[in-house]
Amino acid sequence: MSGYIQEDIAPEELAQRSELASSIAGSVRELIEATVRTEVGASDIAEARRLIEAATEILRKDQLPGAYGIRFNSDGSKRSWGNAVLGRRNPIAPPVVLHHEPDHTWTEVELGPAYEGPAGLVHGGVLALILDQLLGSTAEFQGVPGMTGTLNVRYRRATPLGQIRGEARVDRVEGVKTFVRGTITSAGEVSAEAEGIFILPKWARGEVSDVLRKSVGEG
Ligand SMILES: CCCCCCCCCC(=O)SCCNC(=O)CCNC(=O)[C@H](O)C(C)(C)COP(=O)(O)OP(=O)(O)OC[C@H]1O[C@@H](n2cnc3c(N)ncnc32)[C@H](O)[C@@H]1OP(=O)(O)O
Repeated sequence: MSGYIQEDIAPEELAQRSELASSIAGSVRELIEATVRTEVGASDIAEARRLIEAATEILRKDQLPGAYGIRFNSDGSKRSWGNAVLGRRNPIAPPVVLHHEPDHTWTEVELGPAYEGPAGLVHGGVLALILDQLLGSTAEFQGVPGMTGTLNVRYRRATPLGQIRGEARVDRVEGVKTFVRGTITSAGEVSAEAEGIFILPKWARGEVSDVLRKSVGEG
């Protein structure tokens, strides 16, 4: 399937590439926040644009033909560095780092001004984005992966910009459907809760490689 790529990289080189990816994404993330908050005038904006355009030109010297996709080493480990939530190459990813415990998965994320919806509050779509990934990755880690079929989010109270905590666990499995529940907590109170149904798609059922099965959604 296109977008799932076998690409063996030796551990040392992988560590270097990973560091490079995180470092530039971090710089661009900072640029995004600085852009949202800047109050400088026209000449500073013009100068900043000139520098940004020059940086873009450098990066364009050597580009992938399209999206990053999901890449595997032969040991089965995978890289989803373009992912919109977790991707270490992707500056629009918050980025979320997931911690998998035996029975649940959690994350703590700092959501700054780039993720604003209502004044001073996190955009509801951003919370849904994080919940989708958190719940889906929880299903994957528990060995019952799938693509999001349904995601229901209940916003119980506003979530101020700042640190949030996400937590999810598998509720039950019914055939190819995995039901996962999760919450977003902010300042010690649950501000959003979600239930997702993650479905192993037809193309991944039956005689497929274990590696492919593990890559159904994203991780
Ligand atoms: C490795 C995993 C890591 C996961 C990380 C995830 C984070 C990122 C998640 C995403 O962003 S995934 C991208 C967003 N989702 C999609 O693009 C999914 C698009 N939809 C599909 O590909 C298919 O519609 C889907 C795989 C969800 C289901 O199609 P199938 O043809 O495989 O389902 P099928 O018709 O065989 O139905 C299987 C069961 O699921 C039920 N079902 C089908 N679609 C459903 C749905 N949308 N919601 C709830 N249940 C659904 C269906 O009734 C049936 O129930 P029963 O087994 O009880 O009969």
